Amino acid sequence: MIRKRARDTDTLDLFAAAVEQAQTLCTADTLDLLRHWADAGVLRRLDVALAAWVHEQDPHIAPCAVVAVTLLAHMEGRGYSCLPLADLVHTPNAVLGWEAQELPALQALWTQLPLRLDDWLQALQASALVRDVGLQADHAQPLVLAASGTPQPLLYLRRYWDYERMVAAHILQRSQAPTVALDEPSARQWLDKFFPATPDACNWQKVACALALRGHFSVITGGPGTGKTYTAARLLALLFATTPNADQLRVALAAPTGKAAARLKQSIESALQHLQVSVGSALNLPALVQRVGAARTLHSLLGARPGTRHWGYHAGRPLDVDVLIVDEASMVHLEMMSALLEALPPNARLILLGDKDQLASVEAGAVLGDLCRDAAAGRYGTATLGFVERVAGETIPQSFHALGAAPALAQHTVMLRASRRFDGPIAALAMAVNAGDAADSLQVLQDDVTQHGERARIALRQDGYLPAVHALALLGRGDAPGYGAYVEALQRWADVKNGAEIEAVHHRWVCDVLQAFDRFRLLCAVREGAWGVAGLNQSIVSALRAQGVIAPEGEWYAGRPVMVMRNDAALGVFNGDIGMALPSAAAGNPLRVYFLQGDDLRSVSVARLAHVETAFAMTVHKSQGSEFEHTALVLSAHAGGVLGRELVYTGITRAREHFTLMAERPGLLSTAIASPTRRASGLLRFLQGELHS
Ligand SMILES: Nc1ncnc2c1ncn2[C@@H]1O[C@H](COP(=O)(O)OP(=O)(O)OP(=O)(O)O)[C@@H](O)[C@H]1O
Repeated sequence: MIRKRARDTDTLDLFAAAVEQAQTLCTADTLDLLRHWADAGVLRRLDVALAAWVHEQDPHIAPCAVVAVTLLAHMEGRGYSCLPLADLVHTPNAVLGWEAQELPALQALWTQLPLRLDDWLQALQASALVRDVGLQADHAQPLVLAASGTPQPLLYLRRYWDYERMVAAHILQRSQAPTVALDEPSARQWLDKFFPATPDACNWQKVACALALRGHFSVITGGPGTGKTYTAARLLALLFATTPNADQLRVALAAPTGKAAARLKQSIESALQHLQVSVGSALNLPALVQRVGAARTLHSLLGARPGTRHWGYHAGRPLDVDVLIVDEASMVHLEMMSALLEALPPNARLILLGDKDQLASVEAGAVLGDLCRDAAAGRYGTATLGFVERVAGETIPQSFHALGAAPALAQHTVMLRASRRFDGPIAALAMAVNAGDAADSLQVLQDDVTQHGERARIALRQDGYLPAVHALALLGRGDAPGYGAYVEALQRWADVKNGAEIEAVHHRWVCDVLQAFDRFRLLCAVREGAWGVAGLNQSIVSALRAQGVIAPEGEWYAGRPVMVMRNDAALGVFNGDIGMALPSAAAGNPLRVYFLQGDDLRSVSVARLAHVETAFAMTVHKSQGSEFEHTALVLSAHAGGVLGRELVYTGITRAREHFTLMAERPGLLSTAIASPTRRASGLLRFLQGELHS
């Protein structure tokens, strides 16, 4: 979102002038007013450009329709797939979430617009650019009005309407399709072998595998360490054991980022290796490992064509897979999910893994969150309960049974509830944040400090003292590392260079620097400002330069950590990959950027990497799919609507051993926890049959 955070007096004047001009509002005045708002940074220029185009195409369009279109584009930029018109008309700022100084101008505009929702609907319906789905035929109108006869009508940009109805249609088709023929006694035998009996009331991992065996669509959600990958590996082994002609099975693994995809493949392969020990020769798991394709980003799997909205694979040229596992599905946006579902052959199985409570992608849509809205409640129907009992030998507790009709999607969704890896105060804090309980979250933070002092695993500092953030990054706190180990490893270069066998030790040294760097990370809510990514990167570079650790002269210097911002299949680097510029072992030691892939190193010449950013600090968004021994989450006081519960939860769950929260002022954490992100979308209403095409 392009939006000025700190408003100056000039800008306020600009607002006042614009509002005055709007006394007798016609569409041209409205557009002028919206342009002023774009000048002030409240709207994107793109938002107003769309409104101007709409006015050009339909000079008679009413002012309120122009406002609705502008704000639709604006909210699309903030992740909405559609605009909830009733909420906008009655409580505009509950939708927009603008800052206090922007409200008088908004209120002034609202006094000039119709009070009644019906008048807004009529204004939209009167334009030939808008298709009211219930009333008009489809002539590829650029705007779509859905559910206008209900209390909650939705306005869409045509593109998002298409994506959303496509995603819903595919998911409904997959979740309502007849179940796959399954040799139930054999499935039961294998499930019992892979999941030995536990004292738990219900083994959700086993339930997830059983349900996934009988359908073409499965969602497995759960917090960090709940065993999503562990379960997916067993599911693959089960499919291998129970599918006829399993030696022909084509399995693909994918994730939104290269790093997450590589991690998925590594975890699945290691889980299958462990499993081989318990199944012995009964199943040829190495043959299964061979059938698992390379870990791919979704972009690469679908054959994204850079600079276009076209994909190499689609309904006319489907993917060549029988089973596709997608990890970190919370990061898959609406357009990508639509492309994925279009490209997947109807008989292929799709298994989505992800944490429903994590931040959604920057782009519009929160597909996993929408699909998992009921995941905690279960809502399993009689047929599912009976199947699980027969095939998994598990009894799903009554509190997870459907009360009325069992929703089709719920029968394909399982939430894993017990974490195996994530415990102690970090898990307690994540749970309190997720539950929206600010008082409990602060108590958890306080308790750990009271009990363990310096050695606390979690800590909070909210006095706005920026040097404390810098000190934390350079020195760490107690047992929680900062970038100290990275600095030490980097400084060993002199020994490596001057040693007798540079070739032999260089590889180890590069791995050491990368691994040391990966122990700690500063995560920010925003990019701009001293408490954002840009400011913190700059101050850490300055501090390290002052200490003589790095010597930046131009863009590149030894020790510069970078994040790749764009996929480049030719170079084999993907959006979100983290690398480090270091001297190579070749003559003259030219700088190369090294990437750690498992225990292997890949390197690219610095000259070839165009789209990168320094990565001492990164946004929480970009950190998804990664974990660090110590994660510090930095909350800027100028993060506005970005500061939400999911952001804090995602930041906390990136921490393996230690977590520190640094806030620019007290109260930011509580405000964020109290603000769950609500992205308007019609996906659930499509799935529930409330919206039609
Ligand atoms: N049923 C189980 N029995 C024993 N160990 C388990 C079980 N389930 C998971 N684990 C172990 O717990 C750890 C976390 O599991 P896994 O990595 O599958 O979780 P995840 O939900 O995929 O985590 P993430 O959110 O990081 O992707 C792994 O070491 C895994 O081997």
